[in-house]
Amino acid sequence: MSSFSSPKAKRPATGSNALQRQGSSLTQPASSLVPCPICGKSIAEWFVNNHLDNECTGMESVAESLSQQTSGKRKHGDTIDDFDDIDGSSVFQDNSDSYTDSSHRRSYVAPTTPTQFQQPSFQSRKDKANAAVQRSMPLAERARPISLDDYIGQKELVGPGGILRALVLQDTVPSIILWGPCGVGKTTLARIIAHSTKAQFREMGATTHGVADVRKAFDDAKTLFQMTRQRTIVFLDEIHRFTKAQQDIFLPFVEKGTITLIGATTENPSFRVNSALLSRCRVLTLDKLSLTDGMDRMIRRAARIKWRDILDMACAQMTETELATVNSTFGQNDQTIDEWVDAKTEPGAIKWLVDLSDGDGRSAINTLEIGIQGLSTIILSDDGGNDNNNHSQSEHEGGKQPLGVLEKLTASKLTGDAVKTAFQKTHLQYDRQGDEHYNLISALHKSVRGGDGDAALYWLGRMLVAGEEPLYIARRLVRMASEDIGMADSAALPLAVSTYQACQLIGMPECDVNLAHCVAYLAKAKKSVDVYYAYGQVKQTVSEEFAYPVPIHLRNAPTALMKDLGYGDEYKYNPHYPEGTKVDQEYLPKGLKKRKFLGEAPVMTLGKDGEWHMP
Ligand SMILES: Nc1ncnc2c1ncn2[C@@H]1O[C@H](COP(=O)(O)OP(=O)(O)OP(=O)(O)O)[C@@H](O)[C@H]1O
Repeated sequence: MSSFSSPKAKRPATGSNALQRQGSSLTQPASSLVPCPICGKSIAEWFVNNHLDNECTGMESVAESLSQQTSGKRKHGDTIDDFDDIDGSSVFQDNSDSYTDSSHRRSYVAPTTPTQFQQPSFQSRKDKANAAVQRSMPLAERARPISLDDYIGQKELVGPGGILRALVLQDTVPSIILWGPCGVGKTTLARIIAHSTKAQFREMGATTHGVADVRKAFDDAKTLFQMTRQRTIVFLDEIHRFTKAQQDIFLPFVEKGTITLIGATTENPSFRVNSALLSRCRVLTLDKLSLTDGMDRMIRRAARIKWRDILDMACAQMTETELATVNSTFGQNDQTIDEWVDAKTEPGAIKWLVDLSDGDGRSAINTLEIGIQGLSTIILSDDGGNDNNNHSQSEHEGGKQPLGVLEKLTASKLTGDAVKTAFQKTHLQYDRQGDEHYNLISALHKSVRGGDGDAALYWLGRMLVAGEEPLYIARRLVRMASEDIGMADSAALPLAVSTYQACQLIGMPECDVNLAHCVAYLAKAKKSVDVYYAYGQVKQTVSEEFAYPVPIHLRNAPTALMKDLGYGDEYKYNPHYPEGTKVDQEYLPKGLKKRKFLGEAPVMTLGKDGEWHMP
């Protein structure tokens, strides 16, 4: 049983608290300024911890802090984090409890988890500031596990007997490419490796670092290796964003073992990673997370951090009497707090978070954060919670008297409905280059082909609201008009072309209705893939069969010589014949005589064996 103590007392980050030692994701450039959460002065971000450590004294001015940064002076007691490289890719060796990543990210200090709730006035400015800094970090970052024990999923890689687990434990991780969808733990895994390795670890990303930065990191690694035989692990996020030619620069370093490369990508490496590099790395595939992987556990861990924040902040607003109630309720017992915190997130909320996140851990935690954030606004507001109709807020008798912060806190719970609302706010994130872009246009095309106008309009709306380029959609509609509707309704093509022009003419938002008009028309129109199929057959014939000469009677005869050679001689001009197009004449070359392309599109039939068969 632990006793409640002042937030001033920093507990060692061990055991269950290990989850709180997370890496920050702050990616501000070296010289960016942030307001001090205590005194409000503008301070270089890299210096804010130092500033807070000194109770907002010393290094008063921005200019001073920046000049100290650039002169690189170190004082006794400064941490490596305070002196990150100016180029934004600090090197760190992680052999301490506080975790630091690159790009001028601060070391993460465990959140205050008070074992005795106190009036704010008893907290030091530094503790308050630390708590504020931590709260400002995204919850997903704070909840990022730092050990394989808290890492969920990917059992065949990191579970007992998993190949990567063994390599991590032996500190012999080879160059690898981690391939998997967003938010399944690629970066997290790389950082766990960073924690366990004796090698130096550098974290870089293709969106924040150019090839020159990476090249410099590799050269540094080479020098370090030559001087100390210490290896460097370079984590390169979104490696697919470097072109294959740019990826060439990694080759000699990976080959000689100067660096161990850990690349992360959401794209199929066979297409997006240089094959020479690919052959020197092992590709490890990470799957979407699921309930059976323990997503509920991951969500609960994150929820605990967030609810404890709110408890902290609520305590800071409480009266002495309320605080006494809190302390007596929790009986100075961390386990009781955890139980209380866990009960604040209903099982229904967790179920929805798992379902809606579609296996993306970051998305689940972001939605959770927004959901709890919504409740905290009500709990911590001064209006007593009477001005809003939040379902989780208990109605105070008479509805007039303001609720106390403790009452509001007690009444609040994250419900499934609150999760759904939070999800609405986050789910329209859209990566124009990524999978979702192709998934949505594919869903639109398939809905049109299937004649489901409602679904087609829905997918159109999803794309437009997410900011999709209207001409991209219009181009696809022009294609659909011939591919799927074809000669069943030839008015579809001019409509689609006009829609494209309308989009060019008036742009968004006005052209949304033009697109909707065309989508609805195409969905409802009769369908024929005859032309599409026939032309596919033609392309195949042209590429696979002999390039037969044009029959003499079909040839053009613009010169006397050609006429003498008989070009066009036996050609029958159809309008001169009563049979018109039925006149007996061959139009295909001899080798393809009577070949049929049109009217041949097959329709599959369901056989007795339950399988679909081509006729
Ligand atoms: N396997 C996991 N175990 C525990 N937490 C996870 C896991 N995967 C993701 N998370 C949570 O989701 C957050 C995002 O994960 P992470 O950054 O590792 O994903 P990623 O695969 O690198 O995503 P992206 O491709 O978008 O960069 C983490 O900070 C962590 O809180």
